[in-house]
Amino acid sequence: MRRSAAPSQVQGKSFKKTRFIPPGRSNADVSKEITKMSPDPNLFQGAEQSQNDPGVCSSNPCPSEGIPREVGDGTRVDPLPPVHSASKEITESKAQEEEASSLLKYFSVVWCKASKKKHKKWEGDAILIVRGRSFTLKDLEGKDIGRGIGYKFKDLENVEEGQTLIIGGKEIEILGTISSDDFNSGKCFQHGSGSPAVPSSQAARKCFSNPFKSVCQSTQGQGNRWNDCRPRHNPCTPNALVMPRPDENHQWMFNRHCSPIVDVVIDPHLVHHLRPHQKDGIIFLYECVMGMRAVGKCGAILADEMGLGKTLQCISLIWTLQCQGPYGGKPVIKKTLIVTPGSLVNNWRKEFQKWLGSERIKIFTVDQDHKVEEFINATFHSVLIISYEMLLRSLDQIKIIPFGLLICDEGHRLKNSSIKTTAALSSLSCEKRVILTGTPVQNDLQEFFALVDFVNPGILGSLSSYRKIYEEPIIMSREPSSSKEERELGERRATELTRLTGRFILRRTQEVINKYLPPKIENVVFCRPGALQIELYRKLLRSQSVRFCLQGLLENSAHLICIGALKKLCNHPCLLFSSVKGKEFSSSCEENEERNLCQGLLSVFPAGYNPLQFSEKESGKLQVLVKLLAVIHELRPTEKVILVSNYRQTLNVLEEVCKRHGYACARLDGQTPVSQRQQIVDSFNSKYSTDFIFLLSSKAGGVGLNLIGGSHLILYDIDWNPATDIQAMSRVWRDGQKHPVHIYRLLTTGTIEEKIYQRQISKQGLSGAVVDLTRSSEHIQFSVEELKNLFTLHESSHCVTHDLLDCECTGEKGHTGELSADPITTVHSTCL
Ligand SMILES: Nc1ncnc2c1ncn2[C@@H]1O[C@H](COP(=O)(O)OP(=O)(O)OP(=O)(O)O)[C@@H](O)[C@H]1O
Ligand SMILES: [Mg+2]
Repeated sequence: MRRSAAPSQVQGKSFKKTRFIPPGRSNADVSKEITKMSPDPNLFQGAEQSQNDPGVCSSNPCPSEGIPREVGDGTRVDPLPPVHSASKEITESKAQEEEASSLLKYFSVVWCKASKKKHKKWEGDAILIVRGRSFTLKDLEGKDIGRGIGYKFKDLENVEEGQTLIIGGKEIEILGTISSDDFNSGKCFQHGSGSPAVPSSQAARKCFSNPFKSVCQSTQGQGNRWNDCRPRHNPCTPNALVMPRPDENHQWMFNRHCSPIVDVVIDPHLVHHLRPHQKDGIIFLYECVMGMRAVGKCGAILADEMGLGKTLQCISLIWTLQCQGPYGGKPVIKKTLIVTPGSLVNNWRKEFQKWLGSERIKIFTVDQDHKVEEFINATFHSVLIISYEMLLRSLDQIKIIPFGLLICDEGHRLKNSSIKTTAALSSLSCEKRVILTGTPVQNDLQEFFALVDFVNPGILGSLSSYRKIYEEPIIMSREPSSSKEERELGERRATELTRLTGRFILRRTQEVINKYLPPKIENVVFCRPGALQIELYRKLLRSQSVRFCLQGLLENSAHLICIGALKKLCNHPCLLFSSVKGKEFSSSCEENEERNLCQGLLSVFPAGYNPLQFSEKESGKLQVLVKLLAVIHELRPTEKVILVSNYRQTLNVLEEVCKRHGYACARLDGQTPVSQRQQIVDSFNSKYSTDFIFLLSSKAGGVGLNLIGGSHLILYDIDWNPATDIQAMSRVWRDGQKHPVHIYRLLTTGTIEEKIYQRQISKQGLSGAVVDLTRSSEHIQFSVEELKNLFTLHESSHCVTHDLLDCECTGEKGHTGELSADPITTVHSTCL
């Protein structure tokens, strides 16, 4: 496709006219000329010749001559110039051609529509890319707003700063040259918002436009005030944790009253407890929310792995900012809003109490009996802790409270900017925003944008510009078919994105606290399915639904229903029985599908089967679990067990097993009232607790909880997403744990559970920590090939995972159990 200049330019000659003065620009160079850039006719001729009639030079190669045309991106382009056949014009030396093709320049420009009006207004900033004989004009959102090819190399080569050109129907003024480095990294598209904490010319101008005394003057002229404003804690003691002082630029921006600079020192009472990584984390948070890391941006994402004490780091920050500040010692904030999942509201209160006692700071937690109005009326509370759900309900009241700091715990839920919670929180005027998450955030570039844009609105530009400048080149560079140029551009953009956001995102891994924690031993226990399970499994795989899935005949969620049924069966056949029975008379479409799937299954169950009186022998995993619990109970009578499942019905079965064996247990799942959750956790963690087992629904209560009362954690079923399981495991292996921690993951041999596990391992291996907690099987796409693999029962293998590992061990190393009657096929800890 070709682009050309305006109809008036078709003669291919530049003409001169008086340059107009753009608004706000100096008129010193009024006498400069406007150059009309015209495509090189020779080039069109060659091109058209080859398109239209090989060997014959067309005298009118362009059918649409004279009529402006719309091209790909909707840009209106002008008609092509008439081309005259002149063979001598076609001949351009090879050297010149090569020279032309190597030309690549970038310019920052302003543009407006070309017109002869005397007083024009520039319509916007843009980037002009000159490549060989062509140009592209992009707006600062990265969108193409003009393109043209076939220009004279000489014209394009000589483009320089200060020049005014007409190309592609637009009048542009070249403001400056952009280095290829700045273009490739995408820096040239940033509007100054993402620049480091050095005053941009704009920021500086703003500052100077409102003159006030310099920092030097302020300290000289206010000797007495300086003496009065002493740091709250002594910054000179050997262990003092002193926050960085604001630099001159920060002072220009924020110290308008020229108050003396005072050291901000973390309360020694807290410093005494802080781990080194937490001290670094507090400095990081302080710098971010004070706007010391990016001009005009006060947000941070603390993405430390689970259990690293993000809560304590935030408490230290809040306590510091509420009592101190760098300018005259004036506190930076008055009130803080903490939004957290319902199950953690009271955990936050406890943590405040643990680290600061109950006198220093007054905390208000919102629940059914304690409404936001109370917080508004009783002014002595300075911290409001509220669940995400309650926040939505009380948004109108929350909006009128002038919070100085907003903390969103488990904030990965804000990754979708269109959900209500994100919209509600974004509507708060508070600028200092912190997201806490143990789940990494880089896996999806759009979700990443939502989180970054929430804490530092606008730092990456608009979503559409972000897509053009970062997302599209990065994704394109990862396509196997990408060119070298695309790969390089994608890498540069990715590096720039990391650099831009790295200033306010911090992630440390659990390695930093390993040395403070007792050892952790992880076991994957492969359990052979029971006879009834195998028979039902075979029947399910032969069902019409599974067959149709494999032939690609069923759409939507059909395969998920099959997967769900297989997973239930792995946990216990009675779960499958109950769900088939429950759906016998249902008329919903999905349940119809499930009924089709389960047709004929009931006949496999023994006559008069009662799911409430299930037998432990019917499930391989349950048999293993019962043995495991008995051993722990007998050998480690003082130690306790967390038993985790993703399903409430499975927890019901497990609770029944506990009853049968006389094990006292506590339970927390999605239906546990939020107000009771912390109490249940506290009572289990207490050394006086008589509970042996804590039944936990990983989806409902996994995040953020401290369950250090238990030191054995059994994952009864497996989730597609390794992060869900890692979240659950992190509940016990964290600060405060006294015993070595044992993790047991139960898997049914040869079944879908092994396949999910294999997928988990490869997913972790592939993307390291880049996983997403909330992504469930509903979002997983399966090819027919993958489904075939999922819907296969490997009856002859003792452990498919072990087979796949090509492990040379004979089964003795790290394995226990016999293959015959024992339900445990293999216990791996060393092979994996
Ligand atoms: N420096 C410390 N010394 C002793 N205990 C600590 C320290 N820091 C944190 N803890 C304790 O470690 C436990 C885990 O901390 P916290 O709940 O803040 O972790 P987290 O980083 O928020 O993890 P998650 O992502 O799972 O929510 C808490 O019981 C907390 O009191
Ligand atoms: Mg937490």
